[in-house]
Amino acid sequence: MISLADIHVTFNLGTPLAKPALRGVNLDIAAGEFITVIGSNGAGKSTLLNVISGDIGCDRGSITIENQTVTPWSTARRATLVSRVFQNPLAGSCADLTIEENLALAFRRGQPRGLRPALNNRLRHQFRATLASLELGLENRLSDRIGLLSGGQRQALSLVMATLAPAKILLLDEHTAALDPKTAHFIMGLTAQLVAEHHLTTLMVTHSMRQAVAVGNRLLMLHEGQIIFDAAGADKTNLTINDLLSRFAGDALTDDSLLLG
Ligand SMILES: Nc1ncnc2c1ncn2[C@@H]1O[C@H](COP(=O)(O)OP(=O)(O)OP(=O)(O)O)[C@@H](O)[C@H]1O
Repeated sequence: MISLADIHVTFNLGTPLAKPALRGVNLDIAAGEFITVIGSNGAGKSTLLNVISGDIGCDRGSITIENQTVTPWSTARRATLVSRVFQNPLAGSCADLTIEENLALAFRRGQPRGLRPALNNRLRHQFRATLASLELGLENRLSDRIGLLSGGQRQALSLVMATLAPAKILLLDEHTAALDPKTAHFIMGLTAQLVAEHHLTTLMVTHSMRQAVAVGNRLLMLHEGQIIFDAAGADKTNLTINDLLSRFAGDALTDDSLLLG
């Protein structure tokens, strides 16, 4: 489904400020896998998502998605295959547009479009039904500006928007980190539901070891731009926080940014 071969990314390449962020990453991801990605600050987690989405190019290596070499493809072209939700609930939608306008833009992601999202009654009906399933009352607020919503409501909408167009890959970059625990729990439940419903192949960056161990069917640990641990299948199912701590204490897990909870 996704194949990364010998991916190298260096920021400020060729300058005294050169900073390697990914150093020879090789990764094969099967369709339908749900991978949690952990690692200390600066390990390269966001860069990994950015090279898959095309937001950052690589200095070396190649990226294949569904047997197509997408390495030279722009982010816009990859948007037909890849969608994303960010940590900041404000990042994935446009505050000055209404809920229905944001949904219409998301619905047409990856298609050529004019300046105005095309909205019609059929789409409105579909949006209302989708939003009703969230049970947040948003189906009655289609013409409200999205900037009026709470962080949790907005993140729920970002997830819905990410799954409206027929992308195959969902990239989640600490998408529950800015939310209170109850809202984070709701958003994780919604994530699992949408991933299953749309058969998405998912990578989720998290700083929570508990979340990384509990969610998904594969766990990657990055350290200094390399994958240093990759657990799938029964190894992932049986993995505990204590296993991770005993394997990596004093090395990749000394960082306070990795939370036990
Ligand atoms: N635009 C940039 N310019 C220069 N260096 C960068 C840039 N973006 C990231 N880096 C550096 O690349 C390395 C990897 O960064 P990345 O954001 O991928 O790490 P991360 O694992 O997501 O960290 P965090 O958990 O802190 O978000 C870090 O050393 C970071 O400082």
